Amino acid sequence: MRAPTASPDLYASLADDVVASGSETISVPTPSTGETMHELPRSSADDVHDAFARAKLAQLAWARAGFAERRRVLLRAHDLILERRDMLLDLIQLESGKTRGQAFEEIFEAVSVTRYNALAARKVLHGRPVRSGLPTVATSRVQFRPKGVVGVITPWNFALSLAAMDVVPALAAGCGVVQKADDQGALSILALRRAFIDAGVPAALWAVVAGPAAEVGEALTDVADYVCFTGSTATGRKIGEKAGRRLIGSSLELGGKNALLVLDDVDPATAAANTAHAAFSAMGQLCVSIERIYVHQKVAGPFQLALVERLRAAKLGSGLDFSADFGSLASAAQLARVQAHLDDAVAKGAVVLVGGKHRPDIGPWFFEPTILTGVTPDMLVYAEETFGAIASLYLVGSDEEAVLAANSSEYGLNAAVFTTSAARARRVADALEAGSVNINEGYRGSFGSVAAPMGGVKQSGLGRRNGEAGLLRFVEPVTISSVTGLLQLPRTAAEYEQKAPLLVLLAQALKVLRLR
Ligand SMILES: O=CCCCC(=O)O
Repeated sequence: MRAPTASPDLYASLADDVVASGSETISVPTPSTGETMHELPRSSADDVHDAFARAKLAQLAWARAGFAERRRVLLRAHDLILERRDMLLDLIQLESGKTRGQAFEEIFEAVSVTRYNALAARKVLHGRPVRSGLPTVATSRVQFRPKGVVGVITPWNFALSLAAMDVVPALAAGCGVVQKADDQGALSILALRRAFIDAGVPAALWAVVAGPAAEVGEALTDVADYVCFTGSTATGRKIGEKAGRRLIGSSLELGGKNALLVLDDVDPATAAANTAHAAFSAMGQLCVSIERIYVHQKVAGPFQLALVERLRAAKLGSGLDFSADFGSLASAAQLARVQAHLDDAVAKGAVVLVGGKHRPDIGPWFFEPTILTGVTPDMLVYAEETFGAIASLYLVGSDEEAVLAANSSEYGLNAAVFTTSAARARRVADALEAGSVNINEGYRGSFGSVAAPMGGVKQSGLGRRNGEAGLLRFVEPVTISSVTGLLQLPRTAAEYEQKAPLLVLLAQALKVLRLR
């Protein structure tokens, strides 16, 4: 194990960047030992309001700076993230309990998101002329005006990458940001932010606050011009309701109970290896983690054997141990939730195929990656999101049965299908009710796609991050039109008699010529 590039001095210096006028702090533990890693300043509602006022001023200048300048700054930040990757990886691992590889997924996504938005913003958001759409002569120009200062609320589980997915497109669109970081994950976000500040983003333009949702989160949603939230469906619904009352927009990425379908033509060993990653990367604490595995009975035997073998051989490791395959659960609360779901399932008759044990011998919140069989609807784990360490395996007899079972959840965030047939993959993917479907992979993040929209259907959320949709969240389209005379719509009876036949003819001609 090598010495970390992150140190208590760095933690303290990053924590100083939180907007907090008082002296109250929050003790943040590291999952590898459960001991306090650092003290995070706690913001108040007044701090949130101050941060907004300052971000608003900075945003006006940033919006005026134009696409080319913003692109230059964001591309410089891209390079700084890569230069500082060891320090960022250390912080992610120490704050979240992830392995090096899983932490790297976050860095890679953050870098890709930064490049994509820096380069795509002008193309997607530049003002452009549009035709009138009516058979009259008119010119219209659409402008995409930044919405102002965006409130971003990020969770602890994928803090750095999820911050980048909301903050960077907001900045690229000309907005400012006040971000409420979860206590656990705040240092990673502050270190990411610092790369952007050092690249030329004005410090007030992206402010970070921390503290309880009831005060800090509330204050943020009271004043933001748009809100991005990632977290539970219950909280997302409240935020969406408030945004609706205030008539501001919101994007909400919420719960999931993501299904993976293993069809009968797979190579069992490859499918098992990919399933292990899909279910237990970040110890299953990803919004996109697979929690339900539907395996065709024809391949179930060899698939289960390969999966059990793979998970039994996997090494659980703590801190900056680079050789670990899986890390720790993030907190005592996470451990309690996982243990409660497991105990409830076992008490009601579920069978532990592999795993099932808390491992305090490695660290306080370590838990073995666990596969359950015999799961029934009366168990918590059947329909509720566990968000860690447990996946349930079910046998199915056909693709259709697998699709029906997968779609039976109230959630629809992510899904996956494993098959060697491109045609079957396509057919099944088309039938799955989820915001993203991955073929022969568990979740899109593991291949770093940032140009495509990401979000949920059903109870998994509203709105999309990433891709063009991710940028368009942050602008208000404004149409400026002028009618240039000749063929205005008739206003008087006499004009109607005179112009209507010609306009009707023109409407038909536009359709025949396929002119929108
Ligand atoms: O918790 C959410 C993680 C998102 C991972 C991805 O980008 O696919």
